[in-house]
Amino acid sequence: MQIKDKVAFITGAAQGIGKAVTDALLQKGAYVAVCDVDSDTGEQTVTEFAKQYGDDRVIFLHCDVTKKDSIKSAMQRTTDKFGRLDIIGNNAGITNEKQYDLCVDINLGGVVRGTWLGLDFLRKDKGGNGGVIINMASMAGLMAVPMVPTYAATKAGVIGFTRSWGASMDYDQHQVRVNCICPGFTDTQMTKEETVEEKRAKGLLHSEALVAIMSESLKLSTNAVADVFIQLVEDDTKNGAVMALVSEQPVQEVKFPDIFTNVEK
Ligand SMILES: NC(=O)C1=CN([C@@H]2O[C@H](COP(=O)(O)OP(=O)(O)OC[C@H]3O[C@@H](n4cnc5c(N)ncnc54)[C@H](O)[C@@H]3O)[C@@H](O)[C@H]2O)C=CC1
Ligand SMILES: CCCCCC(=O)/C=C/[C@H]1C=CC(=O)[C@@H]1CCCCCCC(=O)O
Repeated sequence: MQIKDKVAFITGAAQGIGKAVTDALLQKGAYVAVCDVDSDTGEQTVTEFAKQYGDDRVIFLHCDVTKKDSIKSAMQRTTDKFGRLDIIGNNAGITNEKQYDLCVDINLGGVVRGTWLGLDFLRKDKGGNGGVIINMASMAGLMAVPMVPTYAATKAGVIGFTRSWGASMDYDQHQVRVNCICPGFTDTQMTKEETVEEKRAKGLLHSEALVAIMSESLKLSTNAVADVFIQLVEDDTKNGAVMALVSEQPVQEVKFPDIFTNVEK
């Protein structure tokens, strides 16, 4: 898909990876709705981008991905404002092993809701233009991560959900591609040493070792993750793709074994 003049809806876009994705889309000439529960930071981000790209290009919308009505009304306001919707980035996410139900509700529930509700706006067979949905998973969804088991499970869920949509038998009717990204540690608020230490002290993370591991890790830049997002929007051959990227290595599409090919019929 050519990004110029297309309309994007990005959750968790007030800061971090979502903010970098917004910047990359604006650079390519898109219109973007910056959606987040954090209105103060979200408004600041939009003011910053409006100065750079024009105030007709970007809006802030308060949106809580744990609530269907909130997502639906933010999507409606996006199409009312910009006249169409083409790209959805289900990016909002948290780490919180103490409130494991909230972690599931945001990280997996938010992606599931954002995809189903987004499809109603994008589907070609329901008056949309077709489009692309990109879900933010994590390397934690591809590995065993004993320090954050709930977080890892939510991200594995995002991968399964994305791959299943990518295998949709109705693609010709809806024409919506669904892909996901699995970044390793990325330089955002989520992986700041103070944030992680603070969370560990409150019992929100499962292990003390995490602080040490994260402070020693080489982190990806948010721009590196945003580049993969742009690649997935632009490359019309990608559907159900799971893109893994870790610091200092080229991005790789993860290939999964087809266990059924080895089963004796
Ligand atoms: N930072 C990292 O190392 C990695 C992050 N990720 C994933 O990338 C995504 C973005 O993470 P970061 O930018 O690092 O985090 P961040 O903490 O900097 O940003 C997350 C944003 O999500 C928003 N948010 C939280 N709950 C929300 C809700 N209910 N509704 C709407 N917005 C909500 C926050 O207000 C915040 O602006 C998350 O899904 C995260 O799991 C994946 C791999 C690595
Ligand atoms: C190795 C998994 C990479 C995870 C990338 C990611 O999503 C990071 C998120 C972290 C931010 C705060 C956390 O609690 C998150 C998960 C940390 C996973 C730690 C794994 C350490 C290891 O086993 O090497």
